[in-house]
Amino acid sequence: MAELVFFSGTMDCGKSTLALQMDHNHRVRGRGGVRFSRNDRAGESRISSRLGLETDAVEVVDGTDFWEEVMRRRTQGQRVDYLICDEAQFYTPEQVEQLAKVVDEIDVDVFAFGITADFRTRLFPGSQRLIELADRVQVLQVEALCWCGRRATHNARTVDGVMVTEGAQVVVGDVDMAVDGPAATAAGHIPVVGYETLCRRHFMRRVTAHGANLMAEQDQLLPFEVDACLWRGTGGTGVDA
Ligand SMILES: Nc1ncnc2c1ncn2[C@@H]1O[C@H](COP(=O)(O)OP(=O)(O)O)[C@@H](O)[C@H]1O
Ligand SMILES: Cc1cn([C@H]2C[C@H](O)[C@@H](COP(=O)(O)O)O2)c(=O)[nH]c1=O
Repeated sequence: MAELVFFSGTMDCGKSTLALQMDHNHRVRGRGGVRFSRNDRAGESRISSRLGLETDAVEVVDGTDFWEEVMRRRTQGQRVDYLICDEAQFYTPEQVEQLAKVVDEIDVDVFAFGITADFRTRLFPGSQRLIELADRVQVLQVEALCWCGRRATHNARTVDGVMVTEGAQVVVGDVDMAVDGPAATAAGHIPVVGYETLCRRHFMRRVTAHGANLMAEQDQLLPFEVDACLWRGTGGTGVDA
């Protein structure tokens, strides 16, 4: 019996890698599938993994109707046993309902991959509908980590290296895009949007790796600065006035 499965996790936990692996495993056993994605970092009509694998896919747009996509292919004699749906957080709730219909009415397996929540910890509408409708929601085994070593559970957005909590829900981007603050002040500078996976504690406290490094540097400077102040306070003699 066909299934609608939502493979979920933070950014950078291996979802696209798994999507490509599952496609491969089903294909080599003679099953026919169609790969879909939306807004992949590598560009339109692509599924790309940070492990270096990349392949073509059908780009999902607002007007995509999954029921029609499958019906058209089957009418043309193409075998469709399963769908790979990457970046599924960007699909509309209606499209997720079409995916459920494809599973229930014509026995096509649907393997969807995506992050659940945005940089404000709010569910993406597509992910919310997947959680509501999926036969199974499977959290990926590989854990992305916070800079502190804990399991990362949240996706933080940074602009020029500074964590933000306001902005458009959808901004395509990558992890490891942190930029030091001073660049933001340069004339004509285009802000660099990046993402960083954090544990809840550090997400709530808004402490990114960059912020943690700065704090660590300040901690190291503090005794020196205190010493320097004391030294200045003595008129440079080192003896209290
Ligand atoms: N150089 C590397 N060597 C080994 N594994 C890597 C390397 N770069 C990335 N990865 C793995 O790839 C994962 C990201 O895979 P990807 O499919 O792009 O993630 P997602 O689609 O969830 O954002 C990382 O969690 C890490 O395990
Ligand atoms: C948190 C968050 C992420 N995005 C974008 C950034 C990336 O392009 C994708 C996630 O891709 P990945 O393969 O899981 O790394 O989503 C966004 O648009 N808005 C957000 O809040």
